[in-house]
Order: sequence, then structure tokens, then C-alpha cells
Amino acid sequence: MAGEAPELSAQERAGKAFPVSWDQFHRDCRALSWRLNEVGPFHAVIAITRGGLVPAAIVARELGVRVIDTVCIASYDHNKQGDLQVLKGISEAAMKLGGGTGKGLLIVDDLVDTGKTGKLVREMLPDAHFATVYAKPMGRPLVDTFITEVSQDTWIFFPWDTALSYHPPLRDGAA
Ligand SMILES: O=P(O)(O)OC[C@H]1O[C@H](OP(=O)(O)OP(=O)(O)O)[C@H](O)[C@@H]1O
Ligand SMILES: O=c1[nH]c(=O)c2nc[nH]c2[nH]1
Ligand SMILES: [Mg+2]
Repeated sequence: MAGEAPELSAQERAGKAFPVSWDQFHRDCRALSWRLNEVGPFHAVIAITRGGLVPAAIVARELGVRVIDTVCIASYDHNKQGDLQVLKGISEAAMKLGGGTGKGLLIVDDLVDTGKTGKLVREMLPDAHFATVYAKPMGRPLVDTFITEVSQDTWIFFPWDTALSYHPPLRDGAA
């Protein structure tokens, strides 16, 4: 409707930007693996797709875990959060490895924000260990192990969602 302010995306509402390079992401995943190595061993890694696939591959490699399953959840359409949709649940084989409750399983995601995604997966696997690379305060209580906390008003830009581009200089007219 005319005069109505357009709805802000979660990214616009966040305000601050935290861009992460591939190098930085790899370093943070290695740091996460060091911490998880003290907690394991794990029978399998469960990646929350799609963002959890990249850290799951790195962590599984570091920890020598070769059984990897996915739980496929859609919530943010680009950067607006809608209702959570479970597109694919955890496989029967992985459920069996975790004794039905997730004991000895490692859930991996790139981040927790509001915690809605993490909460849903925790309900599926209450005894699993939940690890993320980054955590915002609202989702943090759900996570067992993470590396870096960023404020709730920060939007994390992952390397697979971004590309190098021109950035204008700070001072007007200096270009
Ligand atoms: O704590 P929450 O507020 O639930 O947000 C965190 C989730 O949001 C992002 O996934 P997204 O739904 O954007 O899907 P994607 O992983 O396929 O990019 C991110 O990868 C987490 O899974
Ligand atoms: O790329 C992303 N960055 C974020 O900060 C975020 N929060 C929820 N979903 C997200 N996706
Ligand atoms: Mg995700």
C-alpha cells in the first residue's frame, strides 16, 4: 500500500555486517574441531543443510568421521525467516547409530541465530552434541560447542553467499 514502509529483511534489521572469508571460515572450523576432539568420539555427523554442509565436511575430516547424514530444513527465504519446513529427516541408519536419541552423534550447523532451527533438530536428537561455528545470543543456549559469538544485530556473510566486489573509499570524492 502507498505510504507503507517496506518490510525489512532479517539482514537489514541486523544492521551490522560480519563478512567471513574462506580462509577465516576454514580456521574457525579447525578451531571447532579441536574443541570437539575433546568431547568425541562421534559415531556420525549430522549436517543441518545447507549451511551446515561446509563445516560438517571440514569437522568430519578433522575428526576422522566417515558417516555423514543430513537433516534438510528450510526457514530463511534469502534473508526473511518463515515457518520451518523439514524437507528430509534424519536417516534410519543414523538414528540407529545414535540409539534413537542421538547419543554419540554430532549435529553441525554454520550458525545459530534465533535458535529455531537448532531447537527443532535438538528435539529430534535430544542426546546429540550440537556444534556451530558462530552463535548469536538468542540461539547460544541451545549450542554445546561454538567458536565465535556475534551480537544479535549482526548479519554473518558466508563465503559461499558472497563475492569480491568494488568498495568505494571512505572519503567522498577520493575515488
Ligand atoms: O537460528 P535460526 O534463526 O533458526 O537461524 C539459523 C539457521 O538459518 C540458516 O539457515 P537457512 O534457513 O537460511 O538455510 P540454509 O542453511 O539452506 O542457507 C543457518 O544456516 C541456520 O541453519
Ligand atoms: O547468512 C546468514 N547469516 C546470518 O547471520 C543468518 N542468520 C540466520 N540465517 C543466516 N544466514
Ligand atoms: Mg541453515
